[in-house]
Amino acid sequence: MNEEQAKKRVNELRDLLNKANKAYYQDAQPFISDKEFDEYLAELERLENQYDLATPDSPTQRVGGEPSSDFETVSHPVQLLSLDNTYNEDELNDFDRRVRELLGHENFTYMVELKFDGAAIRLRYENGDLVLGATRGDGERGDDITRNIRTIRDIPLHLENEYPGVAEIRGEAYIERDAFVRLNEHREQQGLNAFANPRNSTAGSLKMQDPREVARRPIRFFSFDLITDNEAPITQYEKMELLQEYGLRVCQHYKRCEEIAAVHAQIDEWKELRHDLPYETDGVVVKVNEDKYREELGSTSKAPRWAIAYKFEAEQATTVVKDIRLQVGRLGKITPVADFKAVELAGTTVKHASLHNEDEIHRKDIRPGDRVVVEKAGEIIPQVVSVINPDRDDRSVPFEMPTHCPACNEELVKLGEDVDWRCINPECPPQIRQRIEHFASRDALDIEGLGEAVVDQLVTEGLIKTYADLYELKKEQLLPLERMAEKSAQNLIDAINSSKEQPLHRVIYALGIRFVGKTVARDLANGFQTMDALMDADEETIAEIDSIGPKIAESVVKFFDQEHNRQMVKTLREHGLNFEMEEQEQTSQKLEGKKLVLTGSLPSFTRKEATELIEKHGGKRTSSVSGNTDYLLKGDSPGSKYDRALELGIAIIEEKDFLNIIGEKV
Ligand SMILES: NC(=O)c1ccc[n+]([C@@H]2O[C@H](COP(=O)([O-])OP(=O)(O)OC[C@H]3O[C@@H](n4cnc5c(N)ncnc54)[C@H](O)[C@@H]3O)[C@@H](O)[C@H]2O)c1
Ligand SMILES: [Zn+2]
Repeated sequence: MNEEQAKKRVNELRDLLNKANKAYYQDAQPFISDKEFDEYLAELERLENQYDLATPDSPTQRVGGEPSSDFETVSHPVQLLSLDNTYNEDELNDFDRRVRELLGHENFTYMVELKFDGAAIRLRYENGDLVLGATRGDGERGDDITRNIRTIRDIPLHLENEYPGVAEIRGEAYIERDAFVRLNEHREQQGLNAFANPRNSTAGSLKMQDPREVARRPIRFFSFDLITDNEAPITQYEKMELLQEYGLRVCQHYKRCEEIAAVHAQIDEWKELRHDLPYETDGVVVKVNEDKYREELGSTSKAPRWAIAYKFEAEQATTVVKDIRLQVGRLGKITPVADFKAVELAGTTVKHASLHNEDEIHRKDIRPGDRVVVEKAGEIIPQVVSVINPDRDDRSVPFEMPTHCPACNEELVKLGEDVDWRCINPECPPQIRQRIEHFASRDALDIEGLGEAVVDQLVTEGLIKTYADLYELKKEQLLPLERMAEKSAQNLIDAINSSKEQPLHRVIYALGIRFVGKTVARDLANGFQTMDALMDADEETIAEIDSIGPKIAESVVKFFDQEHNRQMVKTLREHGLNFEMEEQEQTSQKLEGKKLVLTGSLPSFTRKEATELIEKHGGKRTSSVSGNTDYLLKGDSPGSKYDRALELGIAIIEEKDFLNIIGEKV
């Protein structure tokens, strides 16, 4: 590359990166993946250095983002910087070497913290009172979002203990994965657009104009930096302790490391463990621990020289949309799905993603043939983030929603304010199949051997039309089916028969009533005690049950109003399914309010059975060990959760202790 070409490329890259910054920070609508962004940025930096082309306004020199016009702008007395980052271990060693060379000794230590994937926030406390909450913006000026910040429960309005006169605190606002999924479900039920990922939902929530709305969003906050008018130089470690003393929430997963080898070990551990955390992390941050050495090392215009972010494999990728097809749900909801050229995304191969609904496709203007950014929202669900280069000329035509069901050709309808199209034909084959699959699923009647393939054959062969027909099946009818031998046929018949023993709440759940999930089904069973009482209840009575709103009540009544549903329920009764609450469903209070974490395999229970036992006695099973954990239930070959529990002094129990506590036998 000659100088001329380098200049051209530098301009191209700057233009692209500036656009990407705007899309990412202002519009929360990135059009390239983080990894690609970081690669382009690294390329730009290389060229600028090699050809001496750096300018102060280059994206390599500036913190991305800008204050918005919707809020008052505040200046930050001490800049909020970005972090240099790397995806690679050698570069981490380079960082370590640089620090040692610049300081000229090795008397420093490192702090390793998780890198939370949310929004950077600055807080200011004067005489212990919260006086300001602001976004990072361009690092020098951000948005004053104090009113919104005050609604976040992890952020105290007053500091505790012996706080300094002025305290500047930095941290990350974020939304937990579960809460994110619920938030999106809630939005979808209300017909609003789903957020692409927890980070976007946090950034979006913080910029809402009505603080009451913000208060309803499950925003959490971790503090990780403290600047005070107190001169004494301290360490990051001490800062974390002080923050907690002042009443701020600090993530407990921080670790002091004497040398870079220990940092690598931490990284290896978090690469795996982070998936068990309730929130998203995109890496770890490695910081020189001591303030006095930080001062010596200083910063560039963009990032401190005393810290680096080690980023984990990006959870985004790009691929090409091959086709957009319609999927018919169990309740007739039509979901457009994009089929991709297979792409690796955070450890799995992704071939398709839900596009949610017609509006969503038009908003993102996704068309077959487009190259798109995909990512995993909440590390679970693949999603199309956006189309790359939407202005190119050779695109296919915009997506047009078909008017008829792809499976049964019934005309699609929209109910009320619903954003989704539906097929309301009760005989629509995919709906029939899915209702039966749902009926037999693990959390419903748990009929082993009745998976997708078998149900498909049973329906195609005309052996069953509804789940109630299952109980009429004879072994002889099963034998001709594919991969069905004498033994498997008998097993299936036995499994269908023993499903009659399942408790009432599972039967209610199995019916497949809209909005009636596992928890609601349990509440309905507890509230009404019998199927008959539930069937005869009106909306008002149903809505009297705590936790059940008018929407669910309406849906239950509607279900039992329909003749074909009543008929099915009648058949189920004739076959002897449980229509009354059983004694043993009553829960004990022995684990009331207790949080248990499981590790390793238990001698007599599967994880699912153990979870059910815990819940039956009023406890809750959580996935990761924290200060709030009451018991760690330890089985054979326990994982790292065991070490963590030891470290935190959590009570560790084995299966026999557990059974003692709840007063049950194997
Ligand atoms: N896809 C795109 O188009 C696009 C565009 C712009 C930026 N980006 C992504 O964003 C990155 C740059 O964003 P950035 O400047 O906000 O940097 P960053 O998010 O990579 O790192 C800096 C931020 O990390 C946060 N952080 C989280 N945990 C922390 C901890 N324990 N200690 C200290 N800080 C912690 C801080 O809020 C800080 O502002 C890029 O590297 C890129 O991956 C992507
Ligand atoms: Zn249909």
